[in-house]
Amino acid sequence: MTTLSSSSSLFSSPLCKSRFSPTTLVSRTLSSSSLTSPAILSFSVKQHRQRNSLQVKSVAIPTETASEFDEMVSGTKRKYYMLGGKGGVGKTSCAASLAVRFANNGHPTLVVSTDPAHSLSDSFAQDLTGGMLVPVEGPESPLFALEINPEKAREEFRSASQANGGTGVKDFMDGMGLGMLVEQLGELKLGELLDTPPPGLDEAIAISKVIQFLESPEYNMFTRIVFDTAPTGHTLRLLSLPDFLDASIGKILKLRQKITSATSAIKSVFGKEDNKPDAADKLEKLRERMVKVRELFRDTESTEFVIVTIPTVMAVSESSRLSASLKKESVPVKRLVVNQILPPSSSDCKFCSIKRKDQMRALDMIREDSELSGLTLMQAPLVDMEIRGVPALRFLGDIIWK
Ligand SMILES: Nc1ncnc2c1ncn2[C@@H]1O[C@H](COP(=O)(O)OP(=O)(O)OP(=O)(O)O)[C@@H](O)[C@H]1O
Repeated sequence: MTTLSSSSSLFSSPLCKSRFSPTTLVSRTLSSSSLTSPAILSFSVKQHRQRNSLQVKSVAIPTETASEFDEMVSGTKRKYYMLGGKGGVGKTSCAASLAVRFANNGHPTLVVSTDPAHSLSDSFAQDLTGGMLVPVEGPESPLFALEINPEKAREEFRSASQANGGTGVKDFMDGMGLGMLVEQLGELKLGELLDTPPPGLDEAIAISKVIQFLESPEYNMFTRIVFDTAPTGHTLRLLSLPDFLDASIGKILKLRQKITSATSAIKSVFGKEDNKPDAADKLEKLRERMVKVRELFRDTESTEFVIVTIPTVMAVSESSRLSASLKKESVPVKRLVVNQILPPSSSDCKFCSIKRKDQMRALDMIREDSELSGLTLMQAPLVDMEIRGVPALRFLGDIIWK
C-alpha cells in the first residue's frame, strides 16, 4: 500500500523558520462575502494523512452547504469533464483527483490525458503508456486511465490521408492522364500539416480516438470521463481545429469523389480494378469524429470544461482569456479551481505572508474579473507533499471537489 509521505517541506527556505502545515481547506463560491479571508475548516493535512494511511473507507469532510460535488456526481448518464488551464498549475493532479473521487462515489470512471506531454502516469505512480486503457488500483469503483500516444494517433491519421493522395492513386491516375486531379490533393498540404502539426492537432486526434473507444459497447460502463487536456494555447487551437480539419477533409473527400467517378468511367471502358476501396471511408470516419469532438465540447447537457488556475496575476489573466474564448466557442464553463493557495501562516515567516498577500490580491482579481466572477470558485491549498499515487489523489480530491 502506498502511504503519503512528506519528507520535504515546500518551505524549507531559510526565510521560513517554521515547518509549513496547511489547515485552510475550503471550497466556496465567489458570491460568498469573504474571499480574502476564507473560512478555515479545522481539518489538517496531518489528520488527513493519518486517515489515508489507515485506509479509512469513507473520509468525512466537513461541508459548508449543498456541495458542488453533489451536482457533479449525481445521475448515471455519462458526463465529460475537461480540465484545462495554464501549464503547471496542477491540471493533471486535479483531473486525476476528480477521477478518483468519482470512482470512490460509485462511478465507473475513465481518465484520459490528451496532453502531448503526459504526466498522468507520474500522477498515479503507475505506467499508463501504450495508448490502451489501464486499470488503476485502489478506488472503490472501476477506474481506468488512458494516455493517448499522439505520435501513433497522428500516424493513423496520416496513413488515412495519404491513402487518398498517395502514389498508388497517383500512378494509376497518371497512367490515365488524369494526374492533375491528384496534384490538387497535394495542394491541400495535409502531409505537411502532419509533419509540423499545429498545436491542437494532436489533441483533436487524441480526443477523437477516445470517442472511437467509447463507441464500442465494452466501454459503455463508464459514466464519468475526465480529460486532462493540454495547456491553454493548445486547447484554444483545438477548438477551432475541428472546423479547419472538417473543411480540409471535406475538400479531400470531394476530390476523392471526382477521382472515383473519373476512374469508374475509365474502368468501365478498360475493365481495370481500383483496389484502394476503403481509404475514403476511413477519412470520412475521421472527419465525422472531428465533428463529434466539436459537438462534445459544446454539449451543455453532458460536458463541462473546468478551468484550473493558481492565484497569480499571470495565471488569472490567462484564465480570464481562456474563459472568454471558451464562451465565444459556446463551450460550457461553470467552475474555476484555484489551486496551490497558501493557508494563513501562524509563524512569522515573511516569505509566506508576502506570498499569501499576493495570492489574496489575485483572488480579488478573480472576483472583479468580468469573465471569471460568474464561475463557482473551488479552492485547493498548496500542500507540503507530492501529490502522487491514489491515496494522495484521494486526499487532494476530497479537499477540492466538495
Ligand atoms: N495543491 C497542490 N499542492 C502541492 N503540490 C501540488 C498541488 N497541485 C499540484 N501540485 C504539484 O505541482 C506539480 C505540477 O502539477 P501537475 O502535473 O498536476 O500540473 P499540470 O498543470 O498538469 O502540469 P503540465 O501543464 O506540465 O501538464 C506536481 O508536482 C504536483 O504534484
